[in-house]
Amino acid sequence: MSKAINFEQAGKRVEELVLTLNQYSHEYYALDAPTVSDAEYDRLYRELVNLETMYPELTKQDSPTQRVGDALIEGFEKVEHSSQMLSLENAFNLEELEAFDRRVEQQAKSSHTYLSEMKIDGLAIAIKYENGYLVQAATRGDGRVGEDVTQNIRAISAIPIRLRDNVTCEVRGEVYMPKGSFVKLNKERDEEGKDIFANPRNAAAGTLRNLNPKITASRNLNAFFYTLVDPEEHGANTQKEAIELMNAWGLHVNHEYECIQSIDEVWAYIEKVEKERQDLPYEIDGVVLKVNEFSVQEEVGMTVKAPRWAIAYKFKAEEAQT
Ligand SMILES: NC(=O)c1cnc(N)c2cc(Br)sc12
Repeated sequence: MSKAINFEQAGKRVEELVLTLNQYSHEYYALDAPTVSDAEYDRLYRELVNLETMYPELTKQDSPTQRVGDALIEGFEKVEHSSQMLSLENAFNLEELEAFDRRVEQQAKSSHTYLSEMKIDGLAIAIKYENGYLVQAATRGDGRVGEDVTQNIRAISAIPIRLRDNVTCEVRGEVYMPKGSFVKLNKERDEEGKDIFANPRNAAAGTLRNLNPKITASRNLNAFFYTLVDPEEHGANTQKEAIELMNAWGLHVNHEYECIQSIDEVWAYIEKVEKERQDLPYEIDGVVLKVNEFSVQEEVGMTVKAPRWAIAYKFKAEEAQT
């Protein structure tokens, strides 16, 4: 029999459990460094569910028990993005990267560095937080209008429903399905006689578009965040600072980036990443090269379709698995 606990004691214990469980999730998902076993997490989670059942008025907005609602999603409302979600021009060889570098040099008035980042093969997402709380999530759509997938994003444990700082911001990244989860899901679907997904990207997209957040919660999706909207308003002056700031707020970022002085070094990074690619627990389809300094990004500007200050180097498509 669980010992009787009065309302005041329960309030203190609920507060403690929410802080502890959210810290454990931060360590597991944002830091990739869990400090407790899944069994210990589940034990504390069950204690929290019991207390919230006993005293529903004690349930907190950022309780991990509030991620997955019971209701099915009626449909996906349209959401107009605060600013256009970018697409990138592609490069397929060193010559095209060098041509990109020459174009940047022609436009840039100040000295700059490049940041090379992994190009995650998932689906783009924009998430708004108000005073630290997740309030809206939308798919990229056509870049200007996406679909509201807030209920499904809340069901992804790897995406915090409350940041570690009470900040109002918009962040953008890529939702992806880890390779291991993809293999497990397709095995289950095959055993159930269901169609299997062709690749992790399709599995992630299909999961985000399903109408039952409980299914989303079961699929172990993850996300990497790589864009902070209006970064200089948050005190970040470079892409590197923006990534580290988002990570400090509790968002999962990809730390495999490299700050590069000249285009010659980018090829070494690309060759390194191309070698690592098979062993990564997530799919990548290339490398994104960006001017690191936001002031220089503004000098270099945009074309109608895409930024002039960034380019995506695409790997050759992998041989189809026979
Ligand atoms: N690191 C990045 O900027 C990044 C990573 N992965 C992606 N699929 C994309 C897409 C755009 Br558009 S940017 C970007």
